[in-house]
Amino acid sequence: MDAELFPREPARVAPGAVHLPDWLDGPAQRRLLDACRQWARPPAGLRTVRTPGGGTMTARQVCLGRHWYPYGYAPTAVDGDGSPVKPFPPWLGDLARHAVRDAYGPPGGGAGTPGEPNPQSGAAPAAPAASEPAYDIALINFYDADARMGMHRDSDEKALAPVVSLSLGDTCVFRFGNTETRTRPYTDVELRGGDLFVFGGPARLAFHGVPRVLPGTGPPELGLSGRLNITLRASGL
Ligand SMILES: O=C(O)CCC(=O)C(=O)O
Ligand SMILES: [Fe+2]
Repeated sequence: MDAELFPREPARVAPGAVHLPDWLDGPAQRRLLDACRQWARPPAGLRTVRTPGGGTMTARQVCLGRHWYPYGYAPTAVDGDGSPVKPFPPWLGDLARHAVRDAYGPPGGGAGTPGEPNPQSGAAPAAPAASEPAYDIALINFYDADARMGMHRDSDEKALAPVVSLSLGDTCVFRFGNTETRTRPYTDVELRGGDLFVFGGPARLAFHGVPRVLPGTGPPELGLSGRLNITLRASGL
């Protein structure tokens, strides 16, 4: 990775939307990539998503916990091979809670204002507090050099727990917009491998998308050509 002239700082992109650069260290990225490679295998493995209008999404996807299809959730890969979706492992729930604490501060307040980067980031994960959501779904998207994702809202969940987004491999332009329209105002954020982005509260239903992946920008030592994004969500079911 090139040395930075200015280190990238935690940033509040919109109220409730927090970007924490370099949140996953090298070994954590490697563990997550290894896990993604296992999850991508059949049954209920990586698939091309078809949209109701007859198009296909360019990012290929695999799900854990519940299977997302346009536009809902199912226990099996209803638009894939029909197999039961792979389970959502408890360690991903721990990772999601850790991410939310680092982004917003501990549950019940204390270290930070909701929606502001937490100055105490890096604390060890603790047992879930009663007020913390039960993360039970992961959507893993694989982007090759030409893949992108149009502006959309993550609105198929019945819970409004913050969405936790982790990136691996190539850098992308992540467009984070507003809750009203697919268009401006929005902010373009560069998400690199290892970055964390959390959007909850007033930003939970904001439109967002990935207009561009920057090929060949991932850390060579990871051995991933392309980009992986893992979003962790609470179904509310
Ligand atoms: O790839 C990303 O960073 C965004 C993915 C996303 O918005 C989604 O899976 O709903
Ligand atoms: Fe999304």
